[in-house]
Amino acid sequence: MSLLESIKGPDDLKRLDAAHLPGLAEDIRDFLIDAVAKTGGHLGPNLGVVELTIALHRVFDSPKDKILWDTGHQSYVHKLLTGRHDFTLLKRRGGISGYPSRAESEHDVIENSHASTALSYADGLAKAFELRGEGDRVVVPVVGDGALTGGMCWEALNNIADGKDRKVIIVVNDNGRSYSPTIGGLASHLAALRVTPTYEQALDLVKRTVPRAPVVGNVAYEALHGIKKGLKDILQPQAMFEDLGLKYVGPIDGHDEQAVEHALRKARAFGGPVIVHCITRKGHGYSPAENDEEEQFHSPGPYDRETGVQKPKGRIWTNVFSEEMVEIGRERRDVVGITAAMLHPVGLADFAAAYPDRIYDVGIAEQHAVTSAAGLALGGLHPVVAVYATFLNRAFDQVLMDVALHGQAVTFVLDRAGVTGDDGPSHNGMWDLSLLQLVPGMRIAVPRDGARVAELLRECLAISDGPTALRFPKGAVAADLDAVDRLGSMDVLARHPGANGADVLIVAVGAMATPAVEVGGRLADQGIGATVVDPRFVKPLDPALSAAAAAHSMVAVVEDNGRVGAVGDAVARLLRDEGVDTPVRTFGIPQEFLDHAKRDLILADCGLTSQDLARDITEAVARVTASDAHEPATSD
Ligand SMILES: Cc1ncc(C[n+]2csc(CCOP(=O)(O)OP(=O)(O)O)c2C)c(N)n1
Ligand SMILES: CC(=O)[C@@H](O)[C@H](O)COP(=O)(O)O
Ligand SMILES: [Mg+2]
Repeated sequence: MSLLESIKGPDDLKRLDAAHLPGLAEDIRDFLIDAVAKTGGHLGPNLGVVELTIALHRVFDSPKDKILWDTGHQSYVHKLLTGRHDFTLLKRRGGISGYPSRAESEHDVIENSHASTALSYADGLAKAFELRGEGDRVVVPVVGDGALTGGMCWEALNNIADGKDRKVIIVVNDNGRSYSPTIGGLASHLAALRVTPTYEQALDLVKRTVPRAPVVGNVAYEALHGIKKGLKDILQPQAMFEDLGLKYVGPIDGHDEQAVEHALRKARAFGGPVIVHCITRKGHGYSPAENDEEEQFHSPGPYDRETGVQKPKGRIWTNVFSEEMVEIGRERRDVVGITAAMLHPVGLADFAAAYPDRIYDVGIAEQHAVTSAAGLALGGLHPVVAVYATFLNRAFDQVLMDVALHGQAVTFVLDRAGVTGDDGPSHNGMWDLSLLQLVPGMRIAVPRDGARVAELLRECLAISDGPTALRFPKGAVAADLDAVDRLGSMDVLARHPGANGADVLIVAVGAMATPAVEVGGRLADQGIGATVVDPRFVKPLDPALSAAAAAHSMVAVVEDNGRVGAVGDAVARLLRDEGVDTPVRTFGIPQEFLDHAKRDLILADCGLTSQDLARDITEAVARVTASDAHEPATSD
C-alpha cells in the first residue's frame, strides 16, 4: 500500500512522521498527474498546493476548524487527504466533484466556484464561533493571488481586521497567476514580497553584525532599531496588510512542508487575524505544466501523461468570437476589449496580441470591469466585456445602473452561456437571459451558429445608444444553419405546413435552433405543422412574432437558460400585451442548481434533446387542440 492509500483522513496524516511527508507529496503528485490525464481537470492549481494542503491538515483540526477553499478548483489534494481517492469519474456524473461538496464530506464547506468569496465566509464563520462561545475554533480561508484581486476580498479583510480576537488565518496561495500572470498593483505588491528577503532574516543580520561594530556599533543598532518600521517597509513592504491591522507571516516557501507547518503553528498561536503568505508554483512537479506559459495547466482536457500533450479540443464557439474581434479591431479603433483575468478562455488573446494598447485585464473583478467599461464608453470608446455568463451575475447592478441607466454602448460577450455541466451548479450560465431581461435599454443577441456569432457581434457593436449582450454556449460550435425566409428581423429556419394548417410556432433561442429544426421535421412526419423561427435578438422581441403566433395553435419557446423570467416569459408577455391568446409553452432549464455532469447529459435531463422536445411538443399540441380553446397567452 502506498503512503497515500494509508491516508483515510486527517488523523492518519497527523500520525505520519515528518520524514514521510516528502514521500506522501510524491504519491499525491503521481496520483493527480495520472488521474487528471484521463479526465481533464485543474491539474496545475492542485500540483501547486500539495505541501500546503498537507501542512493545513496537520496543523488544524478539520472539520472542527474550518478550511475554506476560495474558488475551490484547487481542492483535489484536500479531498485525497480527507479520504476520497476515487478520481476515475472526476467532474462526471456519479463521480467526485471538481470542487468542494458538502454531500461528499464534512470537511467541505464552500461549493460556489465563483472566486473571491472565501474571506467573507471566514468573517461570518468567525463571528458565529465567537458569538456561540466556540471562539477556540479556527477559520482558515485559502485564497489565491488571483482571487485576491476580487473586491469582496478587500471588503472582507476590512471586517476581519476588526475582529482582533477572532481566529482567522488567511493563507494566501501566491503562485503569481490566475490563468495568466496576475495583474495590477496588488500583484506587483505580492511580487515585491515574493522577491524581498524576509524582514526577520535582515533584522537577524543587523542584530548579529552591527553591535559588534567598534565604537558606533550599539548606537547604530539602536538607531536602526528606532527606524524599525521604515526598515520593515523597505525590506518587506507588507505594510498594506499590517496597516489594515492584520499580522503578516511570510513569505514562506509553499513547497517546503515543514516551513509551512511552522508558519501555520506560529499564526495559530497569535490568536487573532493573521495572513500567512505562501509562495507556490502552479503545476509544480510536472514539467509540461510548469512549462505551459499560457496557463500552467490551469484546467487542461485529457492529456498524454508522458508528454503532457492534450487531446485537440476542436473548434468551439469562442474561436469564432476571437477571430471576428481581430477583424473588427482592424476596422474600428474605438473597439476595446476587457477581460476579468481570463484573456485566453474568453477568446481575447488574439485581439490583445494584435492591439496590445486596446485590451484591459482587470483581474478577477467583474464588477469593476463593467463600471470601468461604462467609463470607457463615456470616454468615446466601445468596450467589449468578455466574461463567462455565470460570472456576470455579480456585476448585475453595474450593468443596470452604471451602463444601462447612462445609456452607454457597452457590449457584453457571455461565453459558456447555458448549461456548462462539469464545473457544477455555480458554473452553469443559466441566469443571464433572465437577469438581462430586467435591464431597460439592453438588447440581447443569441446566435444560433458560428456565422451568426460574427453577424450579431457586428450588429451589437453598431448599436451606440445603449448596452448590448451576445451569448453562446460551451463546446463545439454549431454547424451553420441558413434561413429559408425572413420574418421581420427574425430568421425562419423551417416551414412545415400541417394537415390542419400551421400548428406550432417554435421559437428557437440560439444554439437550441439545431435541435429545434430537427423537432420541426419530426412533427411534420406526424402531420403536425411547424414553423421554426430564430429571433436573433430576444430583447426586444420583434413585434412580428405576435402576428406569427396568432396564426398558430401554440407557441413553443426552446431556450438554454433557466425558465423563469427568460425568453419564454418574454414571449408570453408580448402576446398578452398584443391581445394574442395563443398558448405559450417554454422548454428550458428548470430553475434549480444542477449537479455536475457533461453538458449533453444535463440537456437530456432537462428534456432539451430533439427527441424529447418532439415528444413533449406533440403532447402539448394535442392538449391544446383537444381543448380547442385558445387559452390566454401564458407560459407554464
Ligand atoms: C468570479 C469569477 N471569475 C472568474 C472565475 C474563473 N476562474 C477560475 S480559477 C481562476 C483563477 C484563480 O486564480 P487564483 O485565485 O490565483 O488561483 P490559482 O488558480 O492560481 O490557484 C479564474 C479566473 C471564477 N471562478 N470566478
Ligand atoms: C474554475 C473555473 O472557473 C474555470 O477554470 C472553469 O473550470 C472553466 O472551465 P472551462 O474554461 O473549461 O469552461
Ligand atoms: Mg494564483
